[in-house]
Amino acid sequence: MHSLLLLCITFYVIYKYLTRNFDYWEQKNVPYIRPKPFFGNICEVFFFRKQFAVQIAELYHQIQDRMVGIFILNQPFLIVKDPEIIKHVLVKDFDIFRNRSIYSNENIDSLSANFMFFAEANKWKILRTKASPIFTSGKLKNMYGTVGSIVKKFVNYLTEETVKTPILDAREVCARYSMDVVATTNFGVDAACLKDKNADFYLIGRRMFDFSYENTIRQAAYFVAPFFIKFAKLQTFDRHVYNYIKHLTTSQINFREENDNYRNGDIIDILVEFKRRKVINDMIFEVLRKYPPLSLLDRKCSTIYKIPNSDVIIEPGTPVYISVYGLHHDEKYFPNPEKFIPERFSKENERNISDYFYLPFGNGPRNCIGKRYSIIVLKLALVEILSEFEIKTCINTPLKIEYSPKSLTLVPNKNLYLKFKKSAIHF
Ligand code: HEM
Repeated sequence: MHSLLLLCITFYVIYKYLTRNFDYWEQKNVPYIRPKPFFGNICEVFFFRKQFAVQIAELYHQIQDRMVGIFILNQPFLIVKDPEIIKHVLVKDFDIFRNRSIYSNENIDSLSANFMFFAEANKWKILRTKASPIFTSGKLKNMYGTVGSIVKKFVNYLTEETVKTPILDAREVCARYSMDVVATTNFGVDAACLKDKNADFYLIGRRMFDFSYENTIRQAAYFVAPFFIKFAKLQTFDRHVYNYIKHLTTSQINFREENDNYRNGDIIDILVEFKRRKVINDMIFEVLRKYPPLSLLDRKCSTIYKIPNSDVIIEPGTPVYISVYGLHHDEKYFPNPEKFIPERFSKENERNISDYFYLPFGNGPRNCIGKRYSIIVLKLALVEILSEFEIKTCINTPLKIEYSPKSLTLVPNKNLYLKFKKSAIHF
């Protein structure tokens, strides 16, 4: 009898402890979604039933207001919805929101703490200043040659593969292409991901983004449960990935120091070609609208802050989310949001699109440093492939893309089979 009473009291104390913050948004007069004990508002994410950013987008749509209060475990998070507030968070009041809410600790994981994406404000400033010159127009132009030669290999690969079967998994072939580009332009090595099915670099990439339960829990904890990271001393990526990247980086630095004549070529003619085809631009922008790979932006407030044009005051340390997926699928900004309409981004329509609700690369001083580079890599590949192949859906193509609940970025949970046919006419 005594032990039952003790058990009940223990449960009650734990319950009280874990729900102690649940009146936080009510007290601040912020519209909020009632949380569930222990999980807050993201119960389905915990049971791997929903992708994290998609769940946040659903919470975004549940309340029609300028902001929504939610809870992750028992911690209050604020989703800001109004583009005017988003502008303040990302740009105007950047000094207050310089940090991401994602956890970063050099003692536990020096690799991720030194990644610009994760780095805390002081370290971030140094890293960003050092990296910015790499992405100037001139430097990017020098990369065209290198990327162009990988595109040629990509086309050859598709040609050889389509002789065997016309149906290919677009997700897999695109992953091989992008890994070859990353290996060559970032590390200066030919990783041969297109040539060799079992190339080391490809397998390591898969390991980083192939979501076992262990990987998912490790990476999700960086977002939502820093106490668990501290307690279990978890690193963002597993040890094998960490050692591989460290080795590749140091060996390449040594190689460059010994061979200072290493240079890239140029294929400006391809760029001239795609400039003429603005429609490819619009297609890329529309793909990034419907399927923004990083569908959630996060910032952490560093001081007492009054949300512009409201009476809401948030405290230092409050995590602030911007639901890119929610904004990109909001009827108010993109009518008929589930429909693929590249013309939304045409010259005549582009003035209707604001940088504060179309955010595939974020915005402000902490936006994506690789934005222009990624667009070049995408365009070069698309222009070449579309001029060589007709691509159609086939019986195995999923009608609707669903996302892996185990991935923090937006990743389809099924193979994307498409039918490739060599074009009779080349551009
Ligand atoms: C289509 C491809 C890509 C997309 C959609 C994308 C998207 C994003 C987004 C949404 C952010 C967060 C921005 C914010 O918080 O405001 C980000 C940050 C970042 N991205 Fe990308 N990215 C892409 C490719 C790349 C590539 C290829 C690189 C490297 C060359 C890169 C490097 C970074 C870095 C370093 C950050 C952190 C910037 C900082 O904290 O200052 N990204 N990216």
